[in-house]
Amino acid sequence: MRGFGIDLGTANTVVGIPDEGIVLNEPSLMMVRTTERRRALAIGRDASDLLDRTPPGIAPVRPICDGVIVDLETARAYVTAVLAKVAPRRRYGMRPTAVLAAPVSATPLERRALLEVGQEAGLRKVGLIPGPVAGALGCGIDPLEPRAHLVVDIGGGTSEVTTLCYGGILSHRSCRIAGDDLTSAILRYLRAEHKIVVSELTAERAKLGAPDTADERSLVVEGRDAATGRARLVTLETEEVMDAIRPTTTSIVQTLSTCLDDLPPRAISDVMSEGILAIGGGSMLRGVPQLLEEAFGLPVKTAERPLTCVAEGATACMAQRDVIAAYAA
Ligand SMILES: Nc1ncnc2c1ncn2[C@@H]1O[C@H](COP(=O)(O)OP(=O)(O)OP(=O)(O)O)[C@@H](O)[C@H]1O
Repeated sequence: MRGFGIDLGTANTVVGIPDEGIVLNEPSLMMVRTTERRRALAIGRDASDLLDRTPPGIAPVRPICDGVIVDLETARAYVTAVLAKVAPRRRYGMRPTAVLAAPVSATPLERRALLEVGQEAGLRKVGLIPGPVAGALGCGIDPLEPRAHLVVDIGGGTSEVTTLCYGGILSHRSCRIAGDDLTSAILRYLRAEHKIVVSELTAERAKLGAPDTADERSLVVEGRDAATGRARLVTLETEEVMDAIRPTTTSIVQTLSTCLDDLPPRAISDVMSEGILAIGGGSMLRGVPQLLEEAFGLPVKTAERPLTCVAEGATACMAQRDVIAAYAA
């Protein structure tokens, strides 16, 4: 089948192809010349390798903000470059189709922007599916069955909780605080407590390193002394990282847990027996599943592949048009 399942995320872009699986999973980042912002010089990992190393006249652009497109021209250039990277024309024909995941909270205008950008980037037909529905499908859940499933998605720019059942959405909450805000919290902490200025990549590495350091208990980060500007190393305890991000994770989880207020009793009993499905990169952070369990009072299962299950589900939808028809806005 000629087509793609695409998760255009704030932090990562993931693309799947039926029968081939995930063919691209890279940062949603593009390098452009400041004089010609409509053409991508580099995207994804190639662009990320250039971060904090760009010569004058070249700048990084994040084409997706809080899960949605903010500038049509930049996004069109980005999606065109993504498709060129994954889809040599001789293999997928001139105009392949695609299913794109969109946040449940996207407005009609934001959804239309996604459709337009996809079509202008060369896709023949574009279908949209709510991200949590795609994520559930990617984890083997049938979103059409008459049984409620609660999905929490903590991404880079947005956190969402959605209860889906029988082709519809029973309840939903979202907030524009997510994984990237946790990285910012670490940046602020290092500056305030250790008087050191580090790059976003370094703060992100400290965040990602936290789960693996149960044995080591500390990690070393490099940066610039806030007062002298000289290069300096700081030893950061894992617990410090957790303390720095705790207020943000707590606020995300508390906002999401209010979603239970809207659920009818039978849906609650479905969710109690099944547990919550946690997806998105933020769900992999140490302590987050426990925080979710405490706030919701329900068991939590983290997806096997939290970063790619949405694109996997969007790809699976290519062969399940009834799911797209049921969840189309
Ligand atoms: N192992 C990990 N532990 C903790 N956080 C992680 C891990 N891997 C990725 N992340 C974080 O998850 C976030 C990205 O998650 P994801 O790819 O699901 O988001 P996205 O789909 O791009 O964003 P959004 O859904 O908001 O548009 C980033 O903030 C990243 O730092």
